[in-house]
Formats: sequence, C-alpha cells, structure tokens
Amino acid sequence: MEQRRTRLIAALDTRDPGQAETWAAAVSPHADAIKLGLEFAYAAGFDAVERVAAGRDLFLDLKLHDIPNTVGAAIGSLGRIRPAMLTIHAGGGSAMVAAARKACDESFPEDRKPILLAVTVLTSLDEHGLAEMGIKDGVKAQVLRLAELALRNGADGLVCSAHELAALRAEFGDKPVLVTPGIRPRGAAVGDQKRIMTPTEARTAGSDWIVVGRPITGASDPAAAAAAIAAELSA
Ligand SMILES: O=c1ccn([C@@H]2O[C@H](COP(=O)(O)O)[C@@H](O)[C@H]2O)c(=O)[nH]1
Repeated sequence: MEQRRTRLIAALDTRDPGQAETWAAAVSPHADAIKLGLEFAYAAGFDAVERVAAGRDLFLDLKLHDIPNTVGAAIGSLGRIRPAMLTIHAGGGSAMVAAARKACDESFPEDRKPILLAVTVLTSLDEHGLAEMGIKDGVKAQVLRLAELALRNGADGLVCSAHELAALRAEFGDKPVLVTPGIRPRGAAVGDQKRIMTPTEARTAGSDWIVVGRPITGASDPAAAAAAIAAELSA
C-alpha cells in the first residue's frame, strides 16, 4: 500500500502582522500551508489575514462554535479570504455543522471551497479534562462520537490528535481529511498540549496534515525548524 503523504501546516500564532509576514516568508519554502487563527485575527483583523495569506494556502483556524444561523453567516463573510481549510467545533451540533456546510457551498466558488474541518476534542484536553465536563467514557469515545456527527452533517474532515487516527481510519476509512495539532518534535517543549506525537509518529499513524506552532515560531531559526520537520515527514 502506498504511504500517505503527510503535509505540514505552520501555525503562526502572533498578534503582530509584521511578525506573521516574516514567519510566513521563512517557513513557506518548507511548509505546505500556514495557519492563522484567533490570536491573529482578533488582534490584526481580517485585512491582515488576507495580506499574510496572499499567495499561500491558508488554514483559517477560527474554530467557529455558535448557533447555526450565526456560524453560517460568519462563514458567508469569509468569501474574500478564501481559506484552503476552515475550522468549526463539532460540539456545536448537527444543525451547526450542516449550516457550516451549506455556507461553504454557497459562499465560495466550486474550485475554491475550503475544506471544512470539525474540531473533535482539543489536543489540550485529556481524560481528566473531559471528565470535568461530564464526559466519562474517555477521549477516544468522544472523538469518535463527534467525528460521526460531523461527517454525517457534511464536514470534509476532522481535527483530532494523532492518538485517535487509527480508530478514526478504522471507523471512517481513508476519505475524511485528518488534521493533527499537538505535534512535538522529539525533545520540544510540550506546553499546554496533552495528547502529543512526533511528526514521524503522526505520519505513521495516518495524518494528512500536521499542525506545528511553537516548535517552529519559538525556534531561533524558524525556517530551519520547519525544514527539519518537513524532512522528517518525507524521510
Ligand atoms: O485541538 C486543537 C486544535 C487546534 N490547535 C491549534 O494548533 C496550533 C498548535 O500550536 P502549538 O504551538 O504547536 O501547540 C495552535 O495554533 C492551536 O490553536 C490545537 O493545538 N489543538
């Protein structure tokens, strides 16, 4: 069987448009896409998102989670940004995911429709964190439950940790796009992430895209850090 190609998204988490542009230029020869998310969009605004993303594939990680009408309308406002990938929270429920699907279909030209990704369980959560919210049957069960809900209502793929990849592939096959943050090259600081894997482990487990932020942006040479991860993915 042919080995799946695992691609790299560099998460550029900053408030500063100049810093984001510098990082984007540095990592772009090595990363397949850049991520801009809540921190950047709230601080710098969507004009800056559009500028930094120009000519690049953008993973727009807004993790939308609201009533269906609001999420649909928010996605309808993103037409000018044209992200390659867009995130919502699966926990918003069936109607919210369906509204997001409809808005993607109606707001973007056929050839520029973003891949709609539903976040299952944040990689910063573990069994204890879920139990605090009343979810007592563990991370894997919750990821599978939310994955089924999201895919049934039109999501193209899922955001999960690399630990759930095998179970998701077994249940839903090859088609869903599986994106895994919580990636740490060997020896990198873990920070607030709880469910982590190395780039090599995530690739072996079947990730389509890994998302890596601080191990790149916190490195003394972000370009070299991104290049090393890309090399690990293609080894
Ligand atoms: O479950 C999730 C969903 C999204 N993220 C985002 O990925 C990056 C990871 O950054 P690191 O610095 O490599 O930890 C970050 O932008 C998150 O918002 C996630 O970590 N987990």
